[in-house]
Amino acid sequence: MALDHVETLECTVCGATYDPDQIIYTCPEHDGVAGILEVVYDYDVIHDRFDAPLDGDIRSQWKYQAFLPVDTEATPVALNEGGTDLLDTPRLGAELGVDINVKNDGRNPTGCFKDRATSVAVTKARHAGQDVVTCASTGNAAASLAGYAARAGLDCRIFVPESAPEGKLVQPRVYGADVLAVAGSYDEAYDLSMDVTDSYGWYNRNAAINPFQIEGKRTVGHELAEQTQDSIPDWVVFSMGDGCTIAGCWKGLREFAELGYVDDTPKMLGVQPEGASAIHDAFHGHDEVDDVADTLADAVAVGRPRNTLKACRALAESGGTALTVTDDDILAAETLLGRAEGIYAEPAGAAPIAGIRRAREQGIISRDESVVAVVTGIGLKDTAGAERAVGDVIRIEPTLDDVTNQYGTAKKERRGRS
Ligand SMILES: Cc1ncc(COP(=O)(O)O)c(C=O)c1O
Ligand SMILES: N[C@@H](CCOP(=O)(O)O)C(=O)O
Repeated sequence: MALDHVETLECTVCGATYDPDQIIYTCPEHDGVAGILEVVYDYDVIHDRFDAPLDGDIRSQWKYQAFLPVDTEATPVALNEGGTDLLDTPRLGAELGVDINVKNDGRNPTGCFKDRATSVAVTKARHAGQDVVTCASTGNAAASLAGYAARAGLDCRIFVPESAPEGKLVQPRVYGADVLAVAGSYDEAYDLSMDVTDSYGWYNRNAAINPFQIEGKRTVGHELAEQTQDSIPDWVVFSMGDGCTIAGCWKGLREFAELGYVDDTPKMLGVQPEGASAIHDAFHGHDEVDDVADTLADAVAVGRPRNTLKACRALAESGGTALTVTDDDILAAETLLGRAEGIYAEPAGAAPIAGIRRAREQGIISRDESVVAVVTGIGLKDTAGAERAVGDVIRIEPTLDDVTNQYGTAKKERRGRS
């Protein structure tokens, strides 16, 4: 087995390096958050090994296995993650006043972008001979880990705030995981999962500390570069919680440009709810930071993001920026995406659309620029949230009269085709 394309794991703070062929989370020279490790590759090896045509035919993220930090001969633990559509969305564009495409990552196997990372995590865990995998989650990472653990035959024990949407608490149980519903926030569940990892040694998927997670997430950048190579968009837009996702995408986009596979890179726009805006605040140099998250976009309800450094670097290096939106903006974006294009996103998945509207209003994105919004999660896990935006069903008796009351008298002659 070969891991010869991975040079080292490098501390993002002090530059200390570590053997990539071991289970290590953050740099022990630092205290948790700050010492996140970065996977450093030997791109000569990767370039020689990567022989897939960049022809837009992307069946799954494992098209880019040469770029992933797994043994080259490893059989991935996979459910067909990645390879998601980049959709033309003209009605949405007309509404927002900009040329927009949507990368629909809610189509991943468990309904969320997280599967890109989890597939790599569980592949690593299985190769390391781990029997138990764990993570803290607002719900999506939990469901994702549970699904891939089931696929690999591993035990899965996950920590989720008890306030998570019902669908996110049910889905991992269907996959056979133990769901430990924590009486506290995601941030508290996260701290607990870290204590548990220290005590029990269970393999921790948390992207905040597991250096390999961002590597799976970066395949969305590879895919976007491949799907837009003739016309790289001006902007790529993500919602941000811990910040790993936008940082991963940027890493993928940047390395494809550096390898000469594409000519340019887009600017990254990171969107956060007003009630959970720590990365936005750090990026804009705000001193006062509220570390208690309060937003209906539960997947990004993060008070103390763990990947602020990498996310801010992605924003800065790409020439992009961060902005905030209200919960009402997010709900409006969720229904807009649904009714304009038939895409049902959860609030965190719809937040980029709200962000694009705001960016247009503020002149950050101009009418002649092109934008890709990445919808990171499907809406079906949180119907209660969406219900706030769509109102009630139209209740009727099973009679034609009630339909007539609603739509007026039927005009029979208009039914047939001439
Ligand atoms: C649907 C969805 N969108 C966006 C995010 C934000 O990703 P990150 O925390 O890596 O910034 C998450 C989870 O974190 C999520 O579940
Ligand atoms: N909101 C996320 C948080 C954890 O995900 P990660 O990929 O950053 O570890 C969730 O879905 O749980």
